[in-house]
Amino acid sequence: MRTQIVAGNWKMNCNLDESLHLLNALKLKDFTKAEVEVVIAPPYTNLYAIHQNLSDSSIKISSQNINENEEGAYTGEISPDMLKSVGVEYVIIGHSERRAIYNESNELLAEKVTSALKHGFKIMFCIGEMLDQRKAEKHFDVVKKQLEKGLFHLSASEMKHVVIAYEPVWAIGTGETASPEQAQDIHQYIRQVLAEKYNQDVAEQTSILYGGSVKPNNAREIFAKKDVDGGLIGGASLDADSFAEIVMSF
Ligand SMILES: O=C[C@H](O)COP(=O)(O)O
Repeated sequence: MRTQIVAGNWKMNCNLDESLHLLNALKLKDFTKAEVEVVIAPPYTNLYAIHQNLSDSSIKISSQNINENEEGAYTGEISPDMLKSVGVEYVIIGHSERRAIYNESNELLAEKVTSALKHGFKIMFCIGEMLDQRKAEKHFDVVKKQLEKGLFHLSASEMKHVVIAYEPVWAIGTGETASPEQAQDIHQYIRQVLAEKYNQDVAEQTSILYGGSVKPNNAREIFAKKDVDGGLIGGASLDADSFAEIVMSF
């Protein structure tokens, strides 16, 4: 059985006080019924305090990015070891905002994946097409290429540490969501590509999350699809009630 995951990507939102306030509100929620792994990805500056304040909560912590190097003269960057030292368990790699705004290439992302694995992180690897690519019906090719270039240097056993997040760029922060059928189609395709590259076990065991304007009013329908194993939530993860409602949509 695949792990079902709902992850909240706080992006560049929430200062320290706001982060702790949001965490405290989340800690009051009872996620135990949902049988879902709940992950939050606060900004770097708040990771340590969040970890210190998790107490006995089952919520797991992710970073939103990672640097591929060990240490040294990389001004402004955060190393894998630094993330480990503040209790980070997951790392998000290849978010479309990193790809588009910071020009992170498939090749760089592949290096980040290798480095993250070496340091024992679980990886949420993001893929997804732009609107023009979807209109040109190239979305299947686009995600396949992103997988091949960014992830498929891993062995089948290394894939156990990877979660894939499919996020159509045209649905991120736009209020426009892929229909549950569109999400199912491409998730099924991603699983097929995993089976072709690795084997049926890897395909069946890899969790594939959907991201892009998931809200309390559409989560249930999307999560009900066979190949959708959870969500990577942006805007709605900044409100504890909305995020909890999404988690409980399973
Ligand atoms: O990482 C999360 C995704 O970018 C989705 O963001 P959103 O829920 O605000 O559309």
